[in-house]
Amino acid sequence: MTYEHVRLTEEDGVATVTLDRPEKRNAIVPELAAELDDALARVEDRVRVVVVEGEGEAFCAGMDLEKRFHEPRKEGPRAFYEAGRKTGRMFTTLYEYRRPTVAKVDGWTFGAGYCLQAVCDFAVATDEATLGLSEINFGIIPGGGAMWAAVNTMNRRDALYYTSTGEPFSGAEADQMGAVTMSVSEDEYESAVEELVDSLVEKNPVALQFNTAVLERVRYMDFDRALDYERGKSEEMKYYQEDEWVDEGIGQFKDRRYRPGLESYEERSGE
Ligand SMILES: CC(C)(COP(=O)(O)OP(=O)(O)OC[C@H]1O[C@@H](n2cnc3c(N)ncnc32)[C@H](O)[C@@H]1OP(=O)(O)O)[C@@H](O)C(=O)NCCC(=O)NCCSC(=O)/C=C/c1ccc(O)cc1
Repeated sequence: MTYEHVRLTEEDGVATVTLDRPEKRNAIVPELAAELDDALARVEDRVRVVVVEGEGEAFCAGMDLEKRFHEPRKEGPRAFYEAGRKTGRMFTTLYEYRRPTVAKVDGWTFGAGYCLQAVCDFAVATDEATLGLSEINFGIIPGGGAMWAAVNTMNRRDALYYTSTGEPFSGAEADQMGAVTMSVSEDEYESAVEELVDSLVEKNPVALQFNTAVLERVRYMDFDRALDYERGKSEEMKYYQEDEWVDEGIGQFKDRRYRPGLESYEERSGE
């Protein structure tokens, strides 16, 4: 597949997928969604971290209001449904992705764009970024995952407030609410992303994959079930990583080569 609305680059085990429709503030059309999905699938097995960013003034201004809603509406229910299906798949892909994903939230981030950053594992914003759940401003509720994104990144009061008023908020405010991982000034932005990515790259990739998947599951379990589930999943993880954790992770501590409270062990093989 050749890409028209997305750019994919790879360097030192880190893939960067750039939404590249700046003239439309990176609004999501079916082609962009399909390309993003394809790019993610292409690199999933061979990189250690994926960064998702937007070209120009926006991270992502949400669904393309004309091409996702207005035009399919004229064509009828079937076309409307298909537009939703085609543009929605990439959210599931990102949510279930086996590598850590980092959204760079710089500029406009609305509706489906908000959802896009929320389904990434981490979101680094600039203090000046503008985010919002603007659906109510044109008469609907957040859908297609955006309501889920609101309640899973904000507390109930904030989610109700911002989905009911459609009021935009800054990256700094998003950070205060815990809606993004962190927000920093423009000056510190690139180095903050780099630092986070570097720290993820040096972790055991099997452990990282299980960490996210297990965390998402146990959030909805009571303690007894979570204990069982965590035990089982931990054993599965150890099997897949061929006990590297005990040989190297604990072994290097035993040899006093590092302090695990403060840093990572050195990997056995550059997987
Ligand atoms: C503040 C913006 C982002 C930027 O303002 P600006 O920098 O002054 O730029 P412009 O407004 O001039 O926009 C530049 C170009 O980008 C286009 N654009 C800019 N956002 C867009 C855009 N979301 N679409 C389609 N063209 C755009 C805009 O039309 C224009 O096109 P053109 O006139 O050809 O230059 C402004 O464009 C704006 O408010 N955009 C709409 C943002 C918004 O409300 N997004 C939420 C969309 S709703 C959503 O994502 C999903 C909801 C959903 C709900 C239910 C479901 O079941 C599933 C999904």
